[in-house]
Amino acid sequence: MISRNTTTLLKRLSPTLRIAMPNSHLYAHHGSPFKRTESTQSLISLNRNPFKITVIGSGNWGTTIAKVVAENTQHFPHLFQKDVNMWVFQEKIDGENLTDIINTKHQNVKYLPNIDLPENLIANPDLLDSIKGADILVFNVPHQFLPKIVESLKGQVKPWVRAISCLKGFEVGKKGVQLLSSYITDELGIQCGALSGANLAPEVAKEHWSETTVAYQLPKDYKGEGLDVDHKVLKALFHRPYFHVNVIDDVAGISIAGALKNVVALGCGFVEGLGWGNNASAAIQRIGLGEIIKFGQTFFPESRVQTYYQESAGVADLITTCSGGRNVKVAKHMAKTKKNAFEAEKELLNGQSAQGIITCKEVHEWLYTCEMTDEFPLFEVVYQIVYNNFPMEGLPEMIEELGPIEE
Ligand SMILES: NC(=O)C1=CN([C@@H]2O[C@H](COP(=O)(O)OP(=O)(O)OC[C@H]3O[C@@H](n4cnc5c(N)ncnc54)[C@H](O)[C@@H]3O)[C@@H](O)[C@H]2O)C=CC1
Ligand SMILES: O=C(CO)COP(=O)(O)O
Repeated sequence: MISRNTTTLLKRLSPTLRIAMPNSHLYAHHGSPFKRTESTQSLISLNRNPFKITVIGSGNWGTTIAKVVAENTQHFPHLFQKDVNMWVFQEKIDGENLTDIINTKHQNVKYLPNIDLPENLIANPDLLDSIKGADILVFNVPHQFLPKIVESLKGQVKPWVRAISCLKGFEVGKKGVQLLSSYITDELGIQCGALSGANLAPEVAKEHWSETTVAYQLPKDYKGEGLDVDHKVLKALFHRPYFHVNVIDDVAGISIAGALKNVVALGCGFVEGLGWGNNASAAIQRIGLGEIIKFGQTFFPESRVQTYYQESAGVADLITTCSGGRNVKVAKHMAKTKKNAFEAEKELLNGQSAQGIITCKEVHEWLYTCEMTDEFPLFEVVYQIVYNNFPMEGLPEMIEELGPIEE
């Protein structure tokens, strides 16, 4: 039996699906066949000026998210100021500033080639100028560059500004292991949530359907609906017909999942590069998921186990990264060529970053401090392979030796 709602939906969608299904970007702008919930965006009314957005970062994901945001600011002029600033770490491409290329050709030819960007996305090489008047900061840089950026922003950001971190990684320092959103909050004194999901940037940039999770907790100084950033505003900012957003509270859960799946992906790349096939890769992902959940429960007890399997950030992100992400590619290349991680990253990624290389070191340092490296054998063996030339072929024995994951 097909319900009346389903029949109506099928009738509504069938012409679109028949014509457009092979090439998803064609239907992306004509209503969404994947809509899970009714749109609430048009119902939001603001009792303040529309929010001004700045995206800090312009790499592969930084530029993609800036594109998403700039499309939505065009779409919701009652909520957002149309022009979106994107801070670009300046570099020359054939003698020309990357910012000038982005602002005239409307493509990021180095980090997101062949993708047209909205004309209301303005590249700016001056960090402080780019955040002038911004109400919402979207952080999106490889996480090794975050401390320097945050240092430059200290004292320059008003306390009522809100932020979302799209970064995948941790900050390990004096305060132990920290979520990057908490690090931003602590350093800049602003509320910060996170966006994380099964989101290979090139696919999102081509407007192929995917899901993501945004997590945000209302701050103590929340000004109220229509006056401040909340879940509805964030859904309006990030949701697109091809990029489906679910907004939740569990910032820790989605951040841990996003950071640690990059370490697991290196493990998958090693076994794939050794030619061990799908069973070995699945084994790494199973063990990895267990360690991700255990890490969360041990060090961030506020994170929810359900997040890992109910949200795009979690198992889905693990699967997509281990199938086609940069970390898996770099690790495969290491296995095949015997190059080290940094050489492989440089050779393959044209300036992009495989964040698992740094994250596995940060995780090792933290676990070592806690005398818990043995309890996370996969994370530890990945670190040993990357930094101490431990032979990849010894990976199964090392995992076995360090012991099974405790219940
Ligand atoms: N690319 C992807 O598919 C996805 C990436 N992410 C996460 O998003 C974050 C950002 O990644 P991407 O945008 O892909 O970056 P990327 O890997 O493309 O890195 C290149 C960016 O780093 C910048 N950069 C280089 N040196 C710098 C310096 N000294 N200071 C500041 N910036 C510098 C470059 O200008 C460029 O914008 C990472 O944490 C990543 O894990 C999350 C989801 C998907
Ligand atoms: O985070 C990602 C997909 O969600 C991207 O993974 P990689 O950095 O391994 O490409």
